[in-house]
Amino acid sequence: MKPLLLEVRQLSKSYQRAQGVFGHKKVQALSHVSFTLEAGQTLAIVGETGSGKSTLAKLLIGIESPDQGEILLEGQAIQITDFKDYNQVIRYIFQDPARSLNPHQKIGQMLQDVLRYSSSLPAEEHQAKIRLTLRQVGLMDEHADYYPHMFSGGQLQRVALARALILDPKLLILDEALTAMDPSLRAQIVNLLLELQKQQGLAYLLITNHLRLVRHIADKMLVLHQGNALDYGDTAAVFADPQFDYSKKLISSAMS
Ligand SMILES: Nc1ncnc2c1ncn2[C@@H]1O[C@H](COP(=O)(O)OP(=O)(O)OP(=O)(O)O)[C@@H](O)[C@H]1O
Repeated sequence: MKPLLLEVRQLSKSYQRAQGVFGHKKVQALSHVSFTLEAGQTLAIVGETGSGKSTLAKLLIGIESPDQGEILLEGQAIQITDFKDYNQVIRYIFQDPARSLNPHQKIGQMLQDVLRYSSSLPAEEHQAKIRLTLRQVGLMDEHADYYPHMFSGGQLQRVALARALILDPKLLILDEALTAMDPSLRAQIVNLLLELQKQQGLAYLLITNHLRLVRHIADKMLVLHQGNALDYGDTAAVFADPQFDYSKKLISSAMS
């Protein structure tokens, strides 16, 4: 049997927050959180501010390490030191992708840097891969010669997707990436994501507090509250019959 794409087992993370002049207070950002994600599926992690969503994303992309628990990618436990290796499998899309682009660098150059740093593709194949990736996200070959300021907001979202997809990842983490967009742009990007998922079997981990979007695109969902996993399961089942009061309130206030 093929191993699960992603398996998170009993992940915990705490921080020390300064309190007073010399004191510290322990903040439990995540407590024993477990879930799985299959190839080609979408899992939404939902919760309000402070629920631990960003902490979870940081652990998954290796910029923080857990106090306890394990992250398995295709059946293998991953360590923070493997970051460069699994960078090719898990890619992360920021909330505001435009701000993470260098204004003085052409998009083609930026994409080539990603290939140079993180892939084993021979240099002579880089340009063809850049063109292919731009087309996959609905951009054109000539956009490789554009600087970030020459793109519209919607095109910049596509550039961010191109940067993630050029390494042929299996999993994209979308951390509030769709939340701030206006509804018509969001619809365009969601359609593109669904199309890419169908064509390439990509999996998405959607970190969001946008429940209508979750109901539209997520196969499974997990409700986080103060670092604890509450309802977890098929999206339709959780929406129809949430087991925890917190999830009930979250769902009914978002959908009313
Ligand atoms: N570096 C840190 N130092 C101290 N406390 C932290 C740190 N990072 C997060 N926390 C705390 O951990 C808890 C979870 O934070 P986290 O950012 O993961 O929540 P979130 O659900 O992503 O919220 P938001 O939507 O605002 O980003 C919060 O109480 C937060 O204050």
